[in-house]
Amino acid sequence: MAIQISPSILSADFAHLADEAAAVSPSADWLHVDVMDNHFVPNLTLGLPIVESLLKATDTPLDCHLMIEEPDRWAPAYAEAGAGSVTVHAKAAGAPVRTLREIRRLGARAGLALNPAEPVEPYADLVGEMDMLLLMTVEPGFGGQKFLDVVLPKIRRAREILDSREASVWLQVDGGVSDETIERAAEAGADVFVAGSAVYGAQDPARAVESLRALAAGAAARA
Ligand SMILES: O=C(CO)[C@H](O)[C@H](O)COP(=O)(O)O
Repeated sequence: MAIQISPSILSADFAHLADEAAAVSPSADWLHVDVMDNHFVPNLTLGLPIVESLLKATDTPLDCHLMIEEPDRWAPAYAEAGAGSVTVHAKAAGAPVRTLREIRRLGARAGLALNPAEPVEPYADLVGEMDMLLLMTVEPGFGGQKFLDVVLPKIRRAREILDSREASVWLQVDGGVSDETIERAAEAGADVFVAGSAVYGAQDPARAVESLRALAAGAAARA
């Protein structure tokens, strides 16, 4: 299970996004882009025009996390623009299977996201439709929140479901991921880690990414 780190630009300086992308590009696998609409979550960030500009400014693939209402309507445009991965929230998607298929058809990896209180079991039969399952480890909307340990059993359960179906689906966690918490999530079975404040709050963001990767790899090997 390869460990991947996806720094979240939610904690970056929005006036210098190209530089902030470059600061992690030597070590990051992805750049996580939090699209928030002030309806699905109580925060407003950025949308398609900024994603299109970022795609021109960095070679690091973009991991677009849509925290928006009507993701069925918007997700294909992110895939079409060139995002490497597009994730929609199960709760917001009216037609998740159609939307996941459309994301794939347009050449991106398709992700499905669950909030901390949403169980994974109802989505077990959809694993063949997705490339990544994102389990939120904070309530979505803001960076810098505390990792919710209450989600750990769900990460273990998701890992069991994915392994039992021999699905090559990545298991991503997002929220409160840091040097203090990443080992717990990796031991539980996550393999893709979003980190905002732990990366962009560090003096050397690229080194912070490597530290997270080493801790997660060690924990995954011990599990
Ligand atoms: O989706 C998110 C918030 O909804 C962010 O990606 C996440 O919170 C990252 O920030 P941090 O690592 O500081 O918690």
